[in-house]
Amino acid sequence: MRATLEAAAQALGLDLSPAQVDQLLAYLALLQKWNKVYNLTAVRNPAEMLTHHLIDSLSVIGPLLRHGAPSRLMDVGAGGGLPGVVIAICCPGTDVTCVDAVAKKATFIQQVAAELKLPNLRGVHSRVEQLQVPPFGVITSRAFASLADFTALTRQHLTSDAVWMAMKGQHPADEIAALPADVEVFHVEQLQVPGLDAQRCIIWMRPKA
Ligand SMILES: C[S@@+](CC[C@H](N)C(=O)[O-])C[C@H]1O[C@@H](n2cnc3c(N)ncnc32)[C@H](O)[C@@H]1O
Repeated sequence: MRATLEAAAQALGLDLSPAQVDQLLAYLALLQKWNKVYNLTAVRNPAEMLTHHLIDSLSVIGPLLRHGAPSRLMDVGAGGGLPGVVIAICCPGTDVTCVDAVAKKATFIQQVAAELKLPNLRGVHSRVEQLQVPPFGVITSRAFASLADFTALTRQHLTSDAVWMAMKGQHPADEIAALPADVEVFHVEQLQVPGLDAQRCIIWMRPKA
């Protein structure tokens, strides 16, 4: 597991410290341990969890750092913490709020924050559209909703210069076409996820002035 993760981080151009690799592996172990109780993910095979969840989420760190990691980031519909927990581990200067409508998932994130000693991570139980919190510089999602629903539900939580970052599989041309006129797609990045033979991309969006 460790060798695969380190090789993937290197292939993604990430300079992770041994402590960060430890935290990522400890997170994976917690995900496996609590999955049966909290029903966090349908993926049960440990090797698949590593590639399909952990390394898949790791692939957004480079793009996020190149954009400029914000001081506050929200991961909406975070579930078991993908990609929010991975971002909190890899970007210690960013406060990550993982929001989920299911209480046990938010509780799990709080547990991860405590066990991994991540002061920059928190789990919040709420429907995102009902949440009342200070705004965020970046809002991320993975397997959450269509681009139109994602942006509509979270727009109120953006700072004035903030952006949305949606993780998608193949290029979602139909979803982009269905976006309202006041949302601009300003960048689409194709991702190569080590160990995953599938299309992945990031859709960067911002409100149109
Ligand atoms: C398919 S899961 C994806 C979880 C995680 N991002 C991942 O990639 O494994 C979608 C999550 O969105 C949450 N969700 C759905 N609607 C929501 C809403 N309005 N506000 C907050 N969370 C919501 C669900 O509870 C669920 O955990």
